Amino acid sequence: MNQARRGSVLNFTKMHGLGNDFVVVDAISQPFRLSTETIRELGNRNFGIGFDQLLVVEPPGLPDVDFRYRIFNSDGSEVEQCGNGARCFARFVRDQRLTNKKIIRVQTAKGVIELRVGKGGLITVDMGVPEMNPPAIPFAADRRKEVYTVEVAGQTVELTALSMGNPHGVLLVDDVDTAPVTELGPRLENHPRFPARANIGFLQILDRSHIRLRVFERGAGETLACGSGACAAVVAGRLRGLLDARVDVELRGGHLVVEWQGEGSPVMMEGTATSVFEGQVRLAGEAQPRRRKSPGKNARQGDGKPAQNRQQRSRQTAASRR
Ligand SMILES: N[C@H](CCC[C@H](N)C(=O)O)C(=O)O
Repeated sequence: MNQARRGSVLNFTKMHGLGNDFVVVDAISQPFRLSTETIRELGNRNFGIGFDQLLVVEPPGLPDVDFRYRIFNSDGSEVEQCGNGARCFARFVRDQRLTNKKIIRVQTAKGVIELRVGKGGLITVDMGVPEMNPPAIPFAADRRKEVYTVEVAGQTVELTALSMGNPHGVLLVDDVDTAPVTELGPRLENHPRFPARANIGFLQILDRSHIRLRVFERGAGETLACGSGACAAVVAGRLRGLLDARVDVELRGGHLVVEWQGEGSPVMMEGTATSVFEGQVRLAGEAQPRRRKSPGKNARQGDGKPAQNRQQRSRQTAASRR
């Protein structure tokens, strides 16, 4: 990847999948290399642009693959999989005329996934085959079980652990609205039995083909939706014999349809992808003007330091920002 000169301007597109929001960067036609610290700054909803994840589009690194895409949580950690991000990725590369294909193969840190652009803005993602063997999740356990008991916050909880390319723990709850997401989410995200941390799903089963779900995401906190979390929840429900193959998943930001035929099969996820606005951000390190201009010209962070990044949003649609 080319090194973006400090103080240079980065073009980006703000997108979301059911309110799980992303900054998407084309690193094919512009130089891009950001430090973890700069990614964190850009992800900050007060001092930066704000996002749950940053998605970076790169040229393919493998034959018979169209693109490579890298995924960074707002805490700066790079991860293997992002379901909502994959749909936004497919919309982005077509909107930006980087491809006109309707079936797009993309390499992630997890492997290669296939995206299909359908009618009415619906995009289907083959999220790959879920992995339940503890070492591959990774999850500390002496053998594979459908339900593990985990000691956390002075209590014993039951969860299903699996990988969708990224690690997930899924708990059954009676009602997502009263689920202990803020109490248990961060503690389980960082639990020692998840050595790479984990995304924690709180699953309410309405019937065999309808569920409600909230997800406390690794490296981002609770999001309005988590695509890989929706897939993990359906797999967990199926492993427990509680769900049919095709499930409507109601998340706080909207609905996904997830289908899994069972062990050894890939999980298919279908949903929308929304583009909100395009913008430019001037990366840290630009020469700050010496004399004070009007406040808008030389925004200052709360600690009195010159703002690290100034952004000029070139166009904002009517969609309200979360
Ligand atoms: N927080 C996740 C990455 C983003 C996943 C989520 N946004 C999705 O739609 O799958 C992780 O650290 O594995």
